[in-house]
Amino acid sequence: MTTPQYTLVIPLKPPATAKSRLAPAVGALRPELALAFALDTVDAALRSACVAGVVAVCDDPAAGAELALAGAVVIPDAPAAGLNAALNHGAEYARSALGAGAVAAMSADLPALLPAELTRVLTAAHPFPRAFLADTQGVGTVLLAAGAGVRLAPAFGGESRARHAASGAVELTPLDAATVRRDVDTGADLAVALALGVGPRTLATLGRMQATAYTYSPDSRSGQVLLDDGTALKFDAAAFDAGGLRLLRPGQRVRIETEGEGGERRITLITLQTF
Ligand SMILES: Nc1nc2c(ncn2[C@@H]2O[C@H](COP(=O)(O)OP(=O)(O)OP(=O)(O)O)[C@@H](O)[C@H]2O)c(=O)[nH]1
Ligand SMILES: C=C(OP(=O)(O)O)C(=O)O
Repeated sequence: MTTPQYTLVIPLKPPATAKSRLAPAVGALRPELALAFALDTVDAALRSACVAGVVAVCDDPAAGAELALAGAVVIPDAPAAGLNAALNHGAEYARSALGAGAVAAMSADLPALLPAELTRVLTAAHPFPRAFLADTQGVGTVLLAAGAGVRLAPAFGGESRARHAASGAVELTPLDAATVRRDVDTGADLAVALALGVGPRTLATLGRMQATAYTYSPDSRSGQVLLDDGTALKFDAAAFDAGGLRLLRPGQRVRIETEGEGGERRITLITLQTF
């Protein structure tokens, strides 16, 4: 049996506006994390035996440059009419400009994605003209595939599992594909993705925001944290107040926001880590 070959279409809003539901858990690093998820998703996808290429639909120049470095063909978000229009545009481009046969739209927020699990899903999709995989919650969709010459007809957004089923696409289930189904919209989703194991870019981005409380003086509302590489970094009362905490105990895991680099790196906010 030959291995089916799909060209994936992956949509990404400009990171500055993406992943708004993650803001309470990750604060100012949300745009960087949204891009990290997409880069890890593209990297893992391109290592699946069933993926011939990835088309990323993204209007943001900086994000687009990084997605291209990761190996995606990046195209602008035409006609700028939302997610499904972007996916239609990506699928048409894949076929007209890249000569793609089978295409699949896939979420950009799968930081735990394993290539072998994606291979399993695309192999399962291949016998059907159109097929889809629901997200872990069973409400949305993480992947919609269409065979050569078949219109993708994406209906992503909100409760898209029901829409894709009603459109005649075959639902793929059950499958051993937890990392494909694990899209990350909230801090709770991120905790589950971390337990599955996330890609290197997501891990590095999270590493910039995580630390452990080391010392804290209630009198001055200041103290020190230990970064995960063992470096100690001080925080002052302004940073403590910015995080909205009442007290801090040594050993608690914290989320920090910083400015500057190296010896100049300074904590601007410290709060408890919630994912
Ligand atoms: N290119 C493109 N991608 C989009 C558009 N709308 C949404 N997306 C992407 O489609 C996926 C699902 O989008 P949403 O659930 O609406 O947004 P999100 O950024 O994941 O998260 P929230 O802001 O929390 O809703 C994400 O990868 C988005 O970046 C669009 O108009 N154009
Ligand atoms: C766009 C979708 O997902 P989410 O809003 O969960 O990112 C979807 O599942 O169709």
